[in-house]
Amino acid sequence: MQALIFGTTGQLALALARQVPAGVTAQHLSRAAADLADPAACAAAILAARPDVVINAAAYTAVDRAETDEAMALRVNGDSPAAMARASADLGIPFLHVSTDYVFDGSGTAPWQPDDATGPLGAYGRSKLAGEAGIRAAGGAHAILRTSWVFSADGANFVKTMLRLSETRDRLSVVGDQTGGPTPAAAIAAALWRMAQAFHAGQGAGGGLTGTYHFAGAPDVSWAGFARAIFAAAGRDVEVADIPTAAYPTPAARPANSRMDCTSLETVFGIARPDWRAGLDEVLAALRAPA
Ligand SMILES: NC(=O)C1=CN([C@@H]2O[C@H](COP(=O)(O)OP(=O)(O)OC[C@H]3O[C@@H](n4cnc5c(N)ncnc54)[C@H](OP(=O)(O)O)[C@@H]3O)[C@@H](O)[C@H]2O)C=CC1
Ligand SMILES: Cc1cn([C@H]2C[C@H](O)[C@@H](COP(=O)(O)OP(=O)(O)O[C@H]3O[C@@H](C)C(=O)[C@@H](O)[C@H]3O)O2)c(=O)[nH]c1=O
Ligand SMILES: [Mg+2]
Repeated sequence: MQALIFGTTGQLALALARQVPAGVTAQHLSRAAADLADPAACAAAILAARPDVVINAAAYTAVDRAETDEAMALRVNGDSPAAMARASADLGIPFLHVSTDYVFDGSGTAPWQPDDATGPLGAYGRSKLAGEAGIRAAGGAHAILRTSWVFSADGANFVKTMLRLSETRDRLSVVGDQTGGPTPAAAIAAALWRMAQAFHAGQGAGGGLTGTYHFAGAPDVSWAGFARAIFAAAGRDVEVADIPTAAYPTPAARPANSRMDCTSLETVFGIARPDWRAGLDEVLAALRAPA
């Protein structure tokens, strides 16, 4: 199986590269090779490579910056994934894509189901939702995997932000009224490889695998609770005070309820929610290891 992957430097792209399964060849496209600001270039890259499966691990992920850069976020997260999905459909190959809890409005406390009504609170969420719609409209075999609160030893994420702040602070205020599932990038990569192989094995014939799925680490926790777990696991003596969202103003509003029901991914692909506490220990160990 030949996989074409958009993204080289991001958390998920790096995790995918580290876990290429036996019997799979993976070609990664950098921003220089295929800029997601250019949908036609992304489609052309797929048509030229003629892979067996496409995985999109690239995205505009700067949630607050997107508020004042929405046109670019829409091109990268909306138009390009749609163009990739159309090119994949033309080739008759599956397109695997990653979306976000930020497509939901965060109301209530029940875990979101994949077919629940969406209602993004900000530009990033709107741009990711546009990508989802464009992929479905392309009409080909696809999976949209919504995940949340991704962390790894690479790049920028909440775990690394907390560890950095702990260098200079012994007390932090963190929002305690936004709840979701922190998800290790390595677990998302493992899930995507398994899904790619299931599609390639023809289990998707007749459209049986195509759809929108949720995948988030368990147990659900607030950002403040996650911060406390990070400091406990890292052995840092930082006191975390729970604050309401209103006390931590940001350009983009974030959902209060990001809980996601991940049942259908387990039913269809046999992939269960990973325990983020184990993933956190692995990431902290990787950060401690000499480079
Ligand atoms: N991070 C998170 O907390 C969450 C992420 N997601 C989704 O998961 C997926 C993977 O995210 P993650 O790995 O964390 O993201 P990162 O922010 O770690 O990486 C983003 C990647 O996208 C690439 N990229 C950005 N803009 C462009 C562009 N114009 N052209 C080509 N490449 C571009 C970056 O490349 P470069 O290095 O060149 O900038 C980088 O490789 C995304 O779809 C994201 O929306 C979903 C939920 C939570
Ligand atoms: C640094 C910091 C953040 N916060 C809050 C702000 C916010 O509500 C929450 C998380 O902040 P961050 O900016 O790290 O998280 P954010 O960039 O919003 O993370 C999101 O990224 C996108 C790409 C997604 O798809 C989402 O699933 C989610 O992971 O923590 C504090 O309360 N105190 C702090 O000291
Ligand atoms: Mg951020």
